[in-house]
Amino acid sequence: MTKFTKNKQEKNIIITIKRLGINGEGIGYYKKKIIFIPGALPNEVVVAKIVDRHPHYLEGELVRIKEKSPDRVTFPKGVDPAVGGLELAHLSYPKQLEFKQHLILESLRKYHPRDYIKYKVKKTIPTPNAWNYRNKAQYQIEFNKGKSKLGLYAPNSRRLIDLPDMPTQTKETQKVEREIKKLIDKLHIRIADFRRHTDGIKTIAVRQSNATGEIQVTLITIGKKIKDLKLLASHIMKLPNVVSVFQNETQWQNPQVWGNKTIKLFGKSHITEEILGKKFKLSPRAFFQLNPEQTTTLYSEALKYLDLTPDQTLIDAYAGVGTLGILASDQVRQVIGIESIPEAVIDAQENCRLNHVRNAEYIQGNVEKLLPELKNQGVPINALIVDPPRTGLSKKLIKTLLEVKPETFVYVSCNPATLAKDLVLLSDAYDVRVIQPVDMMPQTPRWEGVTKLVLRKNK
Ligand SMILES: C[S@@+](CC[C@H](N)C(=O)[O-])C[C@H]1O[C@@H](n2cnc3c(N)ncnc32)[C@H](O)[C@@H]1O
Repeated sequence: MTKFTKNKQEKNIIITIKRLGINGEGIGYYKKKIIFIPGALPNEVVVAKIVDRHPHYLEGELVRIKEKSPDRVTFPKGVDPAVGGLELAHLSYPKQLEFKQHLILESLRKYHPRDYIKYKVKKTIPTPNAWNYRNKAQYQIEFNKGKSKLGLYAPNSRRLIDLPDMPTQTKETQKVEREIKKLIDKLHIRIADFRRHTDGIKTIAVRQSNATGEIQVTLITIGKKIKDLKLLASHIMKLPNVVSVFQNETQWQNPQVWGNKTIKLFGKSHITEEILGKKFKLSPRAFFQLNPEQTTTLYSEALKYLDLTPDQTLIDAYAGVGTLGILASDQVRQVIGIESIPEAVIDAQENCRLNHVRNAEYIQGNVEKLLPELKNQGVPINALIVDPPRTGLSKKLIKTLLEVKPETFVYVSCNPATLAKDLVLLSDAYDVRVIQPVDMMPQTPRWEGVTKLVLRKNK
């Protein structure tokens, strides 16, 4: 590694920004090395300082803009720009949409699946609500130097940024978060301390249904027995629209935010969301898109490209609470959903009943294991929708898919890099007809898109 020289020139370097990186940072070059500068935009000339050096790249910090891009907009006032979730908030919205179309084009260029040049990559569909769209807040709480703080960590750090206002979050979820913080302070409820690894509340999750306004609160704790937790929960229940309070228990060793054990302290077991005329009950740990208004568009695109026929068996893989399968159920003979989280599977089964869907069943387990089992049982897998987490599909699963070869196949992805990588293998048997990016998370570089794959005739 090059030695870090602290001369003045290295502290104040002038960089011309060439493009945006996958995390929304400006990218330029300094002494032939790539430098990433968060907050800088393409075609800007900026003064930056080097904050970290790596063998193949440098990390820079924006000091001042010398020549400003016409696409720059004012960053929301009163918010620390270091907070995660606002990485593109200084870029005009039309340019954010272009960036998201370029993200997938760049990933395809990098991994070059077969015939990728011919893929139809459509323009990103904008969201109707570019601000205050997130209906779930998941804030960390910390007690340090005699004061509690509630907010989000700066990316890749343990620095918690206190967030009285987060402009992408709905007003009501933020208000409930702040009210809970006040109650924790007032009742002297123990807050977990990552420095000493002590027990207490670590995270507060607040999710609101867009359809009914109901709010579900989950207190994620390190350890089970937290003094006066029930008292706190009883006070939270009095906040407007709160219909339930849960405790989710985890340990410091768990790298995930949520642990496996969730218990209800007060109120309803579920909140109910509504998408395209169907109702979905959600338990606290079940996944649901965070921008409900735009979810309708995402799912409509997925269903459109599925192009189902009444004789088909549709596999809804990575099913969550059964959204896509239930929405598609009246177009096919049968739906089989696969989901790993047991509570989400129970929700999906309940959602079938709630929507009078009788031709769908949801099974619990990993897609990698259950799909080959379904194949071996002779289940006709002729239509498939996959909606995996950011890690994409495993090689093992792709191998099974290439054996089963469902003729109708839609891939909903939240990561253009893993999508492009997976298409390298899938394009062995499939043509990629359309990739449709859908903006679910404005102001962030987070990507979502629907891909239609068509089995090649000779395969
Ligand atoms: C991106 S979410 C999609 C959920 C659902 N399709 C929706 O639109 O709401 C991915 C889901 O896959 C589940 N999951 C993750 N890994 C899995 C695996 N290996 N097998 C089955 N489900 C998995 C997660 O619990 C989560 O519910």
